[in-house]
Amino acid sequence: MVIQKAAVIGGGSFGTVVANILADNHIHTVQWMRNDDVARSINEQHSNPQYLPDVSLNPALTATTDLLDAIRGAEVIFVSVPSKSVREVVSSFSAELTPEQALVSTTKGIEPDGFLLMSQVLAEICPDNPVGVLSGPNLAKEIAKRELAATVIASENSDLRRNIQEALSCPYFRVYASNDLYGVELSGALKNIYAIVSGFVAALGMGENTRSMIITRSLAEMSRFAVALGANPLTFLGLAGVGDLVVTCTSPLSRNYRVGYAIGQGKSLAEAVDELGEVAEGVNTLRYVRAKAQELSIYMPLVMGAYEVLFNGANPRVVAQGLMTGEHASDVEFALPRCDI
Ligand SMILES: NC(=O)C1=CN([C@@H]2O[C@H](COP(=O)(O)OP(=O)(O)OC[C@H]3O[C@@H](n4cnc5c(N)ncnc54)[C@H](O)[C@@H]3O)[C@@H](O)[C@H]2O)C=CC1
Ligand SMILES: O=C(CO)COP(=O)(O)O
Repeated sequence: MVIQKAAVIGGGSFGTVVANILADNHIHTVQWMRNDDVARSINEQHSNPQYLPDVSLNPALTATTDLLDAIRGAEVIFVSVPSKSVREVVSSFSAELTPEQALVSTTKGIEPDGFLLMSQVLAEICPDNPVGVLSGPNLAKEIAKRELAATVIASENSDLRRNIQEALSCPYFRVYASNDLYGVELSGALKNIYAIVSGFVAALGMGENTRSMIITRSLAEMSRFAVALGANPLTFLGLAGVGDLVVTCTSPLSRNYRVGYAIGQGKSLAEAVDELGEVAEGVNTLRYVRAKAQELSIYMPLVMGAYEVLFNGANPRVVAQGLMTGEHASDVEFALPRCDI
């Protein structure tokens, strides 16, 4: 099926980027947002000055504050609001959907009640609609400038996967397919925690070996958690896993990395989040994942250390040093299990 009309729910940086790619691909795209001024600016100036200043958007992209106008007749609806708002926003239009309208989440977060990922929230609210997840190393500010990037569309529905590959693929954006919705989505949420950790390690002036150690051990920790929750760890080797982990753990364009960096410089969590002024999903994800790890007795030293720094005011340098003195461990636990070292 060739998608004729798409809706994007959310007026922030990533929603605007997805809407702009669709418009570049000549798909009639309507982006919904709450803010009248931003909508007017997209329609009249072809820019979103609040989130993507200095970026020229495709003039064919239209924005609206009328939710029903946005979703009416759209074959696919991308949901791109922060995780804490997904349920409220999608519930406000779910009764208007017809069963063939597909929903694709771009949101990298977790709902604490029931530890639900966003596709699970969508499936709960809209049980008759096909659901997918878009996730990968996709810093909005780079894609907005049409720098080359790739992503993953994950869904159990092969028509949805193919339709989204068709709709979003263009000379600067390549879309790979996965049928592991849970693994793709879980890795997108988890990597935000490790981007915060990498941020404070960078602020402390630690070297490249340290950064490499943090990224690789983060992958080990994420995979351990994923396996305990029944996910396929092989998915973590793809763009939505390693790919997104590397970019958010190394780029100051990542908001999660920036929150970590500010804390490493001695700012409080509240100061770091205020200064950012955009969503850093990893802060809440850290709380929920720590609780889940404690509940299921999953060994996650980086998560536990990061929690102490963010929420209990522990000194990041002392916590980092403490991580060096844990029990002797296995490098790749799928090859040498922890119990066999
Ligand atoms: N910015 C990026 O590089 C990427 C972000 N993401 C994910 O996409 C999701 C959205 O992120 P961004 O667009 O970057 O966030 P953002 O902070 O740039 O914008 C969030 C937008 O959602 C709106 N919003 C918040 N609550 C709302 C509500 N109740 N009703 C209506 N609108 C509401 C805000 O007004 C704002 O326009 C996050 O989960 C993020 O992790 C995924 C890939 C890349
Ligand atoms: O998910 C992202 C890039 O893939 C964006 O990361 P931040 O939310 O940390 O900016």
